[in-house]
Amino acid sequence: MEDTVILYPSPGMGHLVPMVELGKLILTHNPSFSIIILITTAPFDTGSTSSYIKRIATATPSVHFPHLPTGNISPPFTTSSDNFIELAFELPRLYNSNLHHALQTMISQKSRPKASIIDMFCNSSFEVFTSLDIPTYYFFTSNACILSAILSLPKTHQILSEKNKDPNTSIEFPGVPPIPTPDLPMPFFDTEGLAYKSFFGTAINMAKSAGILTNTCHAFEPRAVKAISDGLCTPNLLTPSVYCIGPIVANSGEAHEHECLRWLDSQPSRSVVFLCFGSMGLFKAEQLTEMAIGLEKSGHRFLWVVRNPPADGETKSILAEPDLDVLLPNGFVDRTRGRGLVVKKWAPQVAVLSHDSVGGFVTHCGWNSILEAVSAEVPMVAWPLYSEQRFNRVLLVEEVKVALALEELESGFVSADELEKRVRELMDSVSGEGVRERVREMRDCAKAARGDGGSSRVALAELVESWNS
Ligand SMILES: O=c1ccn([C@@H]2O[C@H](COP(=O)(O)OP(=O)(O)O[C@H]3O[C@H](CO)[C@@H](O)[C@H](O)[C@H]3O)[C@@H](O)[C@H]2O)c(=O)[nH]1
Repeated sequence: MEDTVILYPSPGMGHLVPMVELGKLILTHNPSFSIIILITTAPFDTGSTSSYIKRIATATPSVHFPHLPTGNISPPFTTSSDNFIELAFELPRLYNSNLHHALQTMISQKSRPKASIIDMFCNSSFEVFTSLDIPTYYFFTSNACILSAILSLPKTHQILSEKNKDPNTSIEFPGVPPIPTPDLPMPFFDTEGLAYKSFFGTAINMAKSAGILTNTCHAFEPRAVKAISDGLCTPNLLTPSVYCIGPIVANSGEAHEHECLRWLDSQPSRSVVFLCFGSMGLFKAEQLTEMAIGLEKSGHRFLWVVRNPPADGETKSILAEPDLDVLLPNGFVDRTRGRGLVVKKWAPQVAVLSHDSVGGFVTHCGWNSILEAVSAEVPMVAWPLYSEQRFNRVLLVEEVKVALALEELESGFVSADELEKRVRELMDSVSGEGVRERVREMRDCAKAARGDGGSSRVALAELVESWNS
């Protein structure tokens, strides 16, 4: 009989990859475990997950990827970005009875699982796991500050409902810099909405869970971690155990042969600014034009990942090939040839950030992108787009101080002048020195946390050890 640990990720790349890496890390602490990663089929584009899964399954035989049967599941959603968070929370609910059946089969065939670790978006499965007496943990793939905000919802609900319509105020969460209301995650604006209610329910279950693993390290956000551990977020609930086990940084693609890496080889050290906006970041056509103008005027070398604009509010497949002649200003590619490279759809981001020629990163502030940049010692310009990214910008700029803020108009539009100014500021040897120095310090903290005797390594080792008995 094998000892198993069950992991239940949300299907998007930004959630799947860190969960898989977590499974691999658990194996380094106890190679006799078998890791089962439950895969669900999402009705939205999840990037190149199948080839990624195939690659990991071949390279790491102790990690298994059973697909939960879809049965008669038919999600009642379209894929517009507005209800994406609702969809992410609701999809696992549709799988609950199939999950229950699959777990019962596993339990009868093998020994009882040592633990299950579920993604925040899989909150609706919490009761399925606990009803079968499986110790259930959460893996929170973002930072401790936003975790503090979510855990605090039962406590802050009233204040949030009263203040979230006022754009000139801010909300206090334990251990977090004051968050201006416009920077709250979108669901926090509608306290009657399904997405908000899902976060609220998640906070309640997280407090009851066996613990919360977060992809951060203590040194990045000591105040938030302490506030959660001291029970300040959950005054009328149990205080959950928090395990900071990050930063977990993984390479999600087969990078080595990508043309952009060869191009980077020919650029001077730390001279290139990289622009890339996560697994779902899309811009309208007018914004792409403005970005091109700003980059050209900045005079700096750049590597820019460009995708098609969204079609009429729908999140169009990022796999569709963009036509650069139509999307970018006339002659842009020719005029910037040599000092700029546009990559269509997807670049091997981890490899790019780790390349010596890259000296700056314009990012949408997804947490994995931030950790990847910090680990590669690359300072950032923060251009948040969706999800909790505006909140992350406050953390990056005000608390950790590894990024410069980009000012957008109320509509979210960023002018060419603003992008030009921030790219110059970031890449300039004098004005960019503050964030560069700080990112160096944070890189060292991250390395120490994951190294021998480091806080993140010890936290995970102790947790895995506790499952051995
Ligand atoms: O061209 C690309 C674009 C993305 N990536 C990778 O895709 C991942 C993207 O992850 P992340 O930066 O976290 O962004 P999202 O995919 O948008 O992640 C979701 O999940 C994160 C973790 O919970 C949240 O912080 C984000 O706001 C949420 O949108 C990273 O590993 C990138 O390296 C590439 O390799 N190439």
